[in-house]
Amino acid sequence: MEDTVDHLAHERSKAQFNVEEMKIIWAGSLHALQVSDRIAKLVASDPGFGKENRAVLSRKDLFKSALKKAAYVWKRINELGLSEEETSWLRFYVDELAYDYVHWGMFVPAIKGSATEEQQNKWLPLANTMQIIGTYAQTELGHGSNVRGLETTATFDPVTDEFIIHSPTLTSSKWWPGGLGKVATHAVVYAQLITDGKEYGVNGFLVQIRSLDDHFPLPGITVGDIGMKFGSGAFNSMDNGVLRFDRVRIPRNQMLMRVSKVTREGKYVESNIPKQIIYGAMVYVRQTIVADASIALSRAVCIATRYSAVRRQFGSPQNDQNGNGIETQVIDYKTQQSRLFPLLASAYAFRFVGEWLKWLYTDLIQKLEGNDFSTLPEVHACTAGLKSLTTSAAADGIEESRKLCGGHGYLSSSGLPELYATFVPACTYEGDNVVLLLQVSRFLMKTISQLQSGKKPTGTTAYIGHVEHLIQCGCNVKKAEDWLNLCVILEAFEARAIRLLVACAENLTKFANPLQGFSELSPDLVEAAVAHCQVIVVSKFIEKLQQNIQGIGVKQLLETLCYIYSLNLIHKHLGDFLSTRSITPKQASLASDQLRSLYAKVRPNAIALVDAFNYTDHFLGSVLGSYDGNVYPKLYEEAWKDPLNESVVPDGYHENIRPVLKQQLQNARL
Ligand SMILES: CCCCCCCC/C=C\C/C=C/C(=O)SCCNC(=O)CCNC(=O)[C@H](O)C(C)(C)COP(=O)(O)OP(=O)(O)OC[C@H]1O[C@@H](n2cnc3c(N)ncnc32)[C@H](O)[C@@H]1OP(=O)(O)O
Ligand SMILES: Cc1cc2nc3c(=O)[nH]c(=O)nc-3n(C[C@H](O)[C@H](O)[C@H](O)COP(=O)(O)OP(=O)(O)OC[C@H]3O[C@@H](n4cnc5c(N)ncnc54)[C@H](O)[C@@H]3O)c2cc1C
Repeated sequence: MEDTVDHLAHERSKAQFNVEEMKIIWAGSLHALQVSDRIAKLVASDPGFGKENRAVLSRKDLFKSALKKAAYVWKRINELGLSEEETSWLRFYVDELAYDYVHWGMFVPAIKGSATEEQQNKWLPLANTMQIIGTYAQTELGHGSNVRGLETTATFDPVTDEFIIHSPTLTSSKWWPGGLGKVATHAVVYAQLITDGKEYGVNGFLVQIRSLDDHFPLPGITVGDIGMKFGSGAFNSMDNGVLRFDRVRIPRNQMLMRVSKVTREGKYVESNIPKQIIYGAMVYVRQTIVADASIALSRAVCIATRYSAVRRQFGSPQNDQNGNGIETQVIDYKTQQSRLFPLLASAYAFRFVGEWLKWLYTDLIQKLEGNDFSTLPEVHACTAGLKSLTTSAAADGIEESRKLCGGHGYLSSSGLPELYATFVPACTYEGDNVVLLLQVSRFLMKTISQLQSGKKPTGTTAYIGHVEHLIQCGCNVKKAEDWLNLCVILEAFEARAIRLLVACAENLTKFANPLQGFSELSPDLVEAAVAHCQVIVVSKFIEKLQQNIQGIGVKQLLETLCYIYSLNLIHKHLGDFLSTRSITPKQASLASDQLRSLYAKVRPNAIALVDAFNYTDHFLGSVLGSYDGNVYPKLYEEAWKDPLNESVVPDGYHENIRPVLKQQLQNARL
């Protein structure tokens, strides 16, 4: 019989804040909460979206199942007449990686960002109705980070008014694009433009790769899947692919020509739009990945928190209502709290900075429409830096959550191995995290060098304008409670960032060759870029707290989480804070004292804080993290579902177990 008891009810009753109001804060608005909640329930109750056996499927079956689900998603979207907003929630809750992610997430944005209006009018209706399925073919076997180094060529032929797309070497084979291996009919292909015998750098070209009649590759095209990837399930449901061109011809008007164009005569014409707009799809996706990071981390933290409240180990002074000694909930161990609660705080911090980044990106798009490109460098730096910071922290946080769940965290049914395997490549795709931080540091060094010419930094770099104050200021914390001051915290972060940045800038001047200096100092530059990104996250958390926050106890809890996020970072990067003299060793020790008090404030609210994510059991996909906390029967039941348990005596017994046992018996007799 099904157990209907809520094993976490006692924990829920301890909450000191209004969970329903916190759900609204997490979702972004009451409207977002209502829509997402409705769609989450719709997905959870539809057997067509079940995801029980993913981990035990073979690659072929997993891929087939993902295809089936993607087709079912499309069918339901059309049957239910879902709006764009509802559609994106549906894809989100279905939670299965397939070609449609790259079609909607990159192919369509690349056309929107880099195609002319005329080209958009032709291609977007086809893509929006999925009459064509597209991928984003940029990375090659030999080059991913170095986009300028791509080898694929697009040579204009004025005789036929066509481009010839060609892969001149093995290393020029396109490698990795999602959905390319077996599904995509079209691709935005990034290639070196050559016209009139001259090279004009990387541009995007819309290329059909498979027949719309029989799905066979078109002449001159070699295409396939690149093979199994890390972990079971995860990205193996996606057909990341390889693609080679043998002088494939496409019409001239399939070069994406918003930024620059090639005329009928073969003349290359630049517009006043910055060339970097060609990389616009990457900026768009990096911004969405910050939101993905908060989701992935919050899922892991939800599982680890609920399980930590259910799991008991070792003796305890407490007795239950019958007077029997009960063991300690592992969430009450201070070490568990000091590992878990900073992750909980980070999930909230990343949610808020992701929300702000979405606003920054929307603002950029509006400005671009009016030919205002002024914020592009800052948006590039923010999306690159925050994508790097949040994905690295979330990937580490998921793995830490697995360890927080002890042995059971390693079971597939905990949901954590697949979550990790799915999320960890986010540290690499859309730009390797170190390469992206180097981009941020380049932007920051430029900002610092422009101070001398009187250029005032704005936006996220405004604090760099206060360099004189921040270089000299001292932290005033004298007792642990003094750390409960958001201005004090922000100033400590800004002082540490600017001191690291100025040290880098000064050291760079010691090199005659700036490129060599940048290369030699790159580890320091990366550290300074991280410090700057942390200033952004902390300051956006603080800005969130200054908004009108409703509900009993909600603001207080968010403040507590903001302090935990910040003070834990000070603890983690103590070397930086001390070596830059942003704080003293005594203040560092007071920060640790304060952290302990803050963990005690979170403890009674921990379960309610993860309930506020409003995740269904279907979405979480974890027997350790289920809402009712009924962990053990679920674990037991899941084990028996494993294909190995379908027979009592395993296949292979007669061939490979019995002879071994027999052999030992014979040896014993000898
Ligand atoms: C649970 C999770 C579920 C998620 C499911 C997701 C499913 C889909 C999964 C994956 C999809 C993945 C897709 C991809 O990975 S697509 C490929 C992405 N590739 C990259 O990101 C490559 C990284 N490399 C680069 O971006 C660049 O080449 C570079 C920035 C590292 C280049 O460096 P460099 O050659 O030194 O610079 P440039 O000369 O090219 O740039 C000069 C100038 O331009 C500025 N700039 C660079 N990039 C941009 C940009 N994107 N936007 C705006 N400006 C840019 C740069 O800062 C320089 O400026 P300057 O100093 O002022 O001159
Ligand atoms: C799951 C997944 C999905 C993907 N999907 C797509 C897709 O749909 N379309 C697409 O086009 N691509 C896709 N990619 C490719 C992805 O964008 C690239 O793998 C990524 O940009 C990193 O490039 P790389 O592989 O060349 O790494 P490399 O640049 O070779 O990195 C290797 C190492 O070198 C270091 N390094 C490189 N350059 C520098 C430098 N200048 N300074 C210091 N260190 C450096 C890196 O930090 C890293 O440690 C996908 C990748 C993955 C894993």
